Amino acid sequence: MTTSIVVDNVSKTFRYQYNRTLKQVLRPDRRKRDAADDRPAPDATFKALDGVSFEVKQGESIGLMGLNGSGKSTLLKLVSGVMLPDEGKVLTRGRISGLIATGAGFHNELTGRDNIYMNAAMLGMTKDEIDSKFDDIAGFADVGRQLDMPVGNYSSGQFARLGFAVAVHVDCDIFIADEVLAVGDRPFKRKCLKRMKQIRESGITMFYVSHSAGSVKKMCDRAIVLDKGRVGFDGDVDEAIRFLHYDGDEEGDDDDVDARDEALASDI
Ligand SMILES: Nc1ncnc2c1ncn2[C@@H]1O[C@H](COP(=O)(O)OP(=O)(O)OP(=O)(O)O)[C@@H](O)[C@H]1O
Repeated sequence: MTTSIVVDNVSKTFRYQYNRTLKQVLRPDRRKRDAADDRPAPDATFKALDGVSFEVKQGESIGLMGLNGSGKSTLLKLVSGVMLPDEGKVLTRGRISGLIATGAGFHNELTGRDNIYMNAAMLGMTKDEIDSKFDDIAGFADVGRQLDMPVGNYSSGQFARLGFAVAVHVDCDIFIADEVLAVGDRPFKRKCLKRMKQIRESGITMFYVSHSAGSVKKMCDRAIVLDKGRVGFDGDVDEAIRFLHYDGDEEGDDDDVDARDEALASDI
């Protein structure tokens, strides 16, 4: 089987960023006291990804999981090419589409209609291709009369609808989706999951970030769990969920969320 994605010993380092207070700037004698506080030095760095390696075959559907801040979005940015690794290499085969961050690449002062054209062109679609798919894209987004209003006035859900609608209409070899289910309402989530299932069944490689055990189970045949920037687990989805303790045996409150999650996933 053809290899679709190679991530080879990849690391990404970021700088801790915080603003000094006016007092700290104006009163150098406070430096000693600053040193005693537990914030890192202004020039300190940390590895958001640390020696991450894995390969994905064409047509595999990977669930990327991990606690908040474990490096999932950073890894997707590297795979999609919007960010470069500091060490190691990322190789991908074919055209990439998907949603990395809600509304990424949208221009607030342009209308939804104009942003569809612009975003689709950025993802590699020609003007003719966009013309022929425009009604399907607008129909999928289903933002009503807001389509001709500037997207700066959109709600976060409407933003996500527009971005996802464009992304799923691009012919691609790799589809990546980061938290697509986080902001949409339930009918839209169901529509997204259905569409992602079609994408998966058509042999496109899928890379899907989610905290939702139910949808990863439904959608993916393998899961990679990031743990503080390293690969903590790579393999069977059920085992990944157990590794993360997302199997509902921790807190009573989680049971409701898991049940809703399972119900949504079983709808598709
Ligand atoms: N541009 C940046 N500059 C500095 N730190 C960053 C930057 N981007 C991400 N980080 C940090 O890198 C770490 C990993 O972030 P990332 O967004 O990849 O996590 P995540 O696993 O996607 O988290 P979540 O589940 O909360 O979305 C976090 O500590 C985050 O604060």
